[in-house]
Amino acid sequence: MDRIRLVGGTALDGTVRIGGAKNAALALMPVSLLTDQTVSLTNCPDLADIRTMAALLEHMGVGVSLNDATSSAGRVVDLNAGSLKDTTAPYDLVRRMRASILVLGPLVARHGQARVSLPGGCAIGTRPVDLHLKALEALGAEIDLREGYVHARVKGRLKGARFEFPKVTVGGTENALMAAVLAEGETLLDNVAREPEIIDLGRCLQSMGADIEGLGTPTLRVRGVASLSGTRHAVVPDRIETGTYALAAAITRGRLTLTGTRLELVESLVDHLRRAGVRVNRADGGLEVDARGAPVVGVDVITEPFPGFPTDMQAQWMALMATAEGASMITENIFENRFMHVPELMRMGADINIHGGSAIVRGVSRLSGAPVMATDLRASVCLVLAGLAAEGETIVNRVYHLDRGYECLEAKLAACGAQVERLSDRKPA
Ligand SMILES: CC(=O)N[C@H]1[C@@H](OP(=O)(O)OP(=O)(O)OC[C@H]2O[C@@H](n3ccc(=O)[nH]c3=O)[C@H](O)[C@@H]2O)O[C@H](CO)[C@@H](O)[C@@H]1O
Ligand SMILES: C=C(OP(=O)(O)O)C(=O)O
Repeated sequence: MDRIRLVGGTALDGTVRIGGAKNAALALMPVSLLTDQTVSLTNCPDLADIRTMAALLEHMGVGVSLNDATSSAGRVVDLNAGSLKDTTAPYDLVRRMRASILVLGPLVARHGQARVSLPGGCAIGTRPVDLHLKALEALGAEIDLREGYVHARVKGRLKGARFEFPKVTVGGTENALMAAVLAEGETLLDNVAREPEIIDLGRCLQSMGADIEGLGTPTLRVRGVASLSGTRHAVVPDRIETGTYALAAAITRGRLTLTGTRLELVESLVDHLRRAGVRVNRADGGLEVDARGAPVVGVDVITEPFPGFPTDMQAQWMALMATAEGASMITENIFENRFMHVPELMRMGADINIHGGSAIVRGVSRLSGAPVMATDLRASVCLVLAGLAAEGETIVNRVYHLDRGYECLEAKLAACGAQVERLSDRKPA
């Protein structure tokens, strides 16, 4: 298994190009199941999760072509579900990636049936999908759970309905929206997620002919249409990748220009960074993060649905706070088990105490390098950030987590001065 080796202590300086958002692309790829015409996604990131979604769709008979990122449109993925042969998402693919559940809504909306393996829990929490299923039931789908699978079916078309999510859910909103666009009549979805990835999904659906109002607000009004056309759509920039590199600049007390992204996508993080003493400004085609010469001070964080501070940035923020002046409290509100990085940060010399859903972090003057590993994507990248700032050598194990969400991580960091390399155990062919 590959590992990442870092020697910390270099202030990063340079430019990082931010890619398309993993979490947007994972919702946009299943959109192809809603039409028999081609859906082309530009600015698509080249990540393990994208290849897993491609494999899942191919298993169903969707034609998928992943084109290399040679054009100005970045990597382009063409998807065509004109000759679907299977409406099953098997356990072997779903267990590799929870976002596989996002095929459920489109399958039942256009094909009247779906059999999708239940994703189960994961390292960060139990992560039920009950609200995905309740929303689809409200639209008239008959749902049955058997042998670890969700069996969904509808006679004729789904029917527009009103559904209020008792809790904000990103995936639940995406599934309900993709189902509602082909339902008969009007659907009102209340208390929906407002993440940029939802807006991106909505815009893509609109470009295919869907009638959606309220994107970016807590209520979506959808008037169902009989069919949708193909489209060409650019995936929104990855706000979590943006935030992660912003924190790479901050934790090394360096300076990075982030291109291909937008400050609006990371406003809550930018607000926290500025309060911590880091300068963040708009730059041509992105933003500039400058922490040179500034003492970084402790700032509390509470994770919340967008536009609040993202749970997917919590671990990275903790790495920064571990090196800040003073104490800070980090409260995780979205997932019940998202502090798995804490013991590893402590092995690197961080001073952290957990009290229920909050962690008190007292900054230390210097972390020290160590062999570490994490059980999920953002926890892993938080250890990379810690390693960039630590004295001496850090080896981050289980790099496959990083490959789910960060394209060319070590190359992007190395180009800005980081001492980082991938150690591969694979023997050359
Ligand atoms: C592929 C993708 O886009 N993943 C993101 C998505 O995950 P995902 O869509 O799985 O996250 P949700 O927004 O659905 O989860 C939010 C909370 O709602 C709970 N819940 C969710 C659905 C449900 O049916 N019942 C229920 O109780 C979850 O357990 C969690 O506590 O949003 C999360 C929250 O911003 C991010 O951390 C993930 O990176
Ligand atoms: C939690 C994440 O992804 P997923 O929902 O696919 O597990 C993430 O991107 O941080």
